[in-house]
Amino acid sequence: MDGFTIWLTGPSGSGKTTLARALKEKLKNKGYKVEILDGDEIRNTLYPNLGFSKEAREMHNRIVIHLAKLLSRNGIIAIVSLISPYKSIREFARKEINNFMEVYVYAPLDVRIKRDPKGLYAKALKGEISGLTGYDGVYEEPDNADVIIDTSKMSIDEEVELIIKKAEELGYLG
Ligand SMILES: Nc1ncnc2c1ncn2[C@@H]1O[C@H](COP(=O)(O)OS(=O)(=O)O)[C@@H](OP(=O)(O)O)[C@H]1O
Ligand SMILES: Nc1ncnc2c1ncn2[C@@H]1O[C@H](COP(=O)(O)OP(=O)(O)O)[C@@H](O)[C@H]1O
Repeated sequence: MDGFTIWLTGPSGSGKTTLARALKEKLKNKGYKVEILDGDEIRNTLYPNLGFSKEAREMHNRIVIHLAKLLSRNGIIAIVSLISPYKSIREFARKEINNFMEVYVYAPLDVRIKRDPKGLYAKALKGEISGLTGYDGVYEEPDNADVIIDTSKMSIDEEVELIIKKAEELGYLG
């Protein structure tokens, strides 16, 4: 089987990491080889002091695109969990990676602030950090995502099913 890339984009706290893990579990149980490429994890492993300027994010996102391309052309399903706030970079990912689907992982700001899994919104609200994506940092919403998921309205199981159904429709899963 050819591999493919499931590109999860969305602001902090929208549910990318949670969804990536649930998708991995489901696909592995179906017998597929799966890797998660998580933005936060790659940053912490390779370049913990990179920061969040536009240039830094673009460079980092290009590295993830390259990794996803290598994995998916070798029969592996790459699940990318990456804020990837810029449309141009996500369009570049679609061009670079043969079998590609973009999933917009959305949740309204008030829900993200309530969830605040890493305490970043609390810090942003207190003015301790700035440039938090989706708060006072840029997030360019996708306008041609293959799937849009509102994680404040759906269960994790429903989200996983929707993505798998779309992957089947696109011919990536048998
Ligand atoms: N200013 C600012 N903006 C956005 N995110 C911030 C920031 N500072 C720290 N963090 C933490 O870094 C994680 C984002 O990493 P990514 O590699 O996914 O982001 S990006 O694609 O380079 O924009 C992100 O992870 P998630 O919360 O899982 O999205 C945050 O935990
Ligand atoms: N339907 C859902 N889908 C995804 N996450 C959800 C959902 N409902 C509640 N959550 C919670 O929202 C939070 C999302 O955090 P996380 O997955 O780390 O987001 P991100 O990786 O986008 O920053 C988690 O605490 C998760 O348990």
